Amino acid sequence: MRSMEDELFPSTPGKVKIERAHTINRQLHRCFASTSTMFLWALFLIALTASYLSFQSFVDSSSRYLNASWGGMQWEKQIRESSAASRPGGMSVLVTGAAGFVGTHVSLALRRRGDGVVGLDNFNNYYDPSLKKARQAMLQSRGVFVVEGDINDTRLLARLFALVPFTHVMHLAAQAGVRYAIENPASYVHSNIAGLVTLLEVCKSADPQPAVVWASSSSVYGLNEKVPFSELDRTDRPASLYAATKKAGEEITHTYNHIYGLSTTGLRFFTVYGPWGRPDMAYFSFTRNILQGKPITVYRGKDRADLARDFTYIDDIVKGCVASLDTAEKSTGSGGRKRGPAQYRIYNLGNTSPVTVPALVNILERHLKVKAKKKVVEMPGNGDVPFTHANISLAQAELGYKPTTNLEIGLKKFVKWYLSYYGYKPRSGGLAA
Ligand SMILES: O=C(O)[C@H]1O[C@H](OP(=O)(O)OP(=O)(O)OC[C@H]2O[C@@H](n3ccc(=O)[nH]c3=O)[C@H](O)[C@@H]2O)[C@H](O)[C@@H](O)[C@@H]1O
Repeated sequence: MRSMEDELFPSTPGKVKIERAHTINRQLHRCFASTSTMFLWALFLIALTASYLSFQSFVDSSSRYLNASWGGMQWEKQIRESSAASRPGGMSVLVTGAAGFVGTHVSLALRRRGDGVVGLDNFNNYYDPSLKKARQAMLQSRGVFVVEGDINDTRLLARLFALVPFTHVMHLAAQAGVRYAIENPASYVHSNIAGLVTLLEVCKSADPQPAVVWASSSSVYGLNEKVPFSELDRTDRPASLYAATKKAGEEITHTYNHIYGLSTTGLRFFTVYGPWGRPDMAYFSFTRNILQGKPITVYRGKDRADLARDFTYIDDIVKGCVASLDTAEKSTGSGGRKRGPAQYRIYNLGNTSPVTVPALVNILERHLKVKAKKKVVEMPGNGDVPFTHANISLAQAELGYKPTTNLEIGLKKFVKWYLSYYGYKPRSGGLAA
């Protein structure tokens, strides 16, 4: 049986076996001596660990600096050049999501007329990043530099604003897609909520504060059945998490407008399509599948009703975006303090003529000269709404917005781009890759 003494002074490696004949004082002395040795060892180990950790963090931070996709003199030079307007009184615009579909087109349009544009994009892999890289290359060739980075990166955003006094921010970076929110809800919170707040925090602190124009979505109308959808209709019944984050964006921008005097304009886009579009959207994936001889799934609503969308052509959307930037009033805050009330606007940017999904497929079949293999299924309950239809009278009155491209013409242009981008050649009796 182990004695109390054994318990107090166990026989462990590094410790001599206690000679029972020694007095308790002697034992205590030894114990104390060995404790101080241990203490010294512990100190030594702590010092060693600390110096290792600080060396590691030095290596980390230097390699982060060396490998960072942003930073450095050349990078700063590109930003300064890209942000410089080439027309008198031109704007200097930070376009987030610049390698995205709408972002690319808006950046090009601004650059073409002589505004300064700096793009920002995180090149995530929600869809094929090579398409984003191709858009970036096209932008670069037209004088628009796209920074690789995330809107959640406060340091990067602060650096950009330190380099350039942006007059406007065109905020198009987002996690898009209605149905993907079921699979990856966190990505919507990350980009559409956290990213938006990070960006607005930097904008409100910037001096001068930029005016912000950003992409909301027609999906905020959710279960609204009153047609056409007007900006005054209810938007408190979203049908998807995506829609909920876009609606939250409208509330969040209102808060920054109210507290900090940020001029903000939210644009509710209605199913935007066109060349350089998004591969996750129906018109794009249908085209791909039809050409590859694969089946397409066409959703159908309650009572076998066809689903319909107010498909809006990209060039019309670009005009709405540019007009919003042109009519945006200056923010009224400075150094994070509001000086007076600032502009807060929300507009529908749609086409005002909904088309059913089967009609969309018919148009594609005609332009592609290939019959689709259709699988018609009940619309899954994953966030879709049965139809959208925009009332655009407000945008018409205040922005001069007037869409001019119908789905027939718009899809013809899309198909032409698709065939050339993916290398299809016309052949008698069809197309070949
Ligand atoms: O305007 C908007 O608010 C939204 O428009 C699109 O969302 P959505 O209208 O759902 O566009 P698609 O995914 O291209 O779907 C268009 C229609 O095709 C249908 N569809 C989609 C996919 C499919 O495989 N089959 C199918 O029938 C959908 O149910 C829908 O009725 C975009 O994906 C959103 O990012 C955007 O915010």
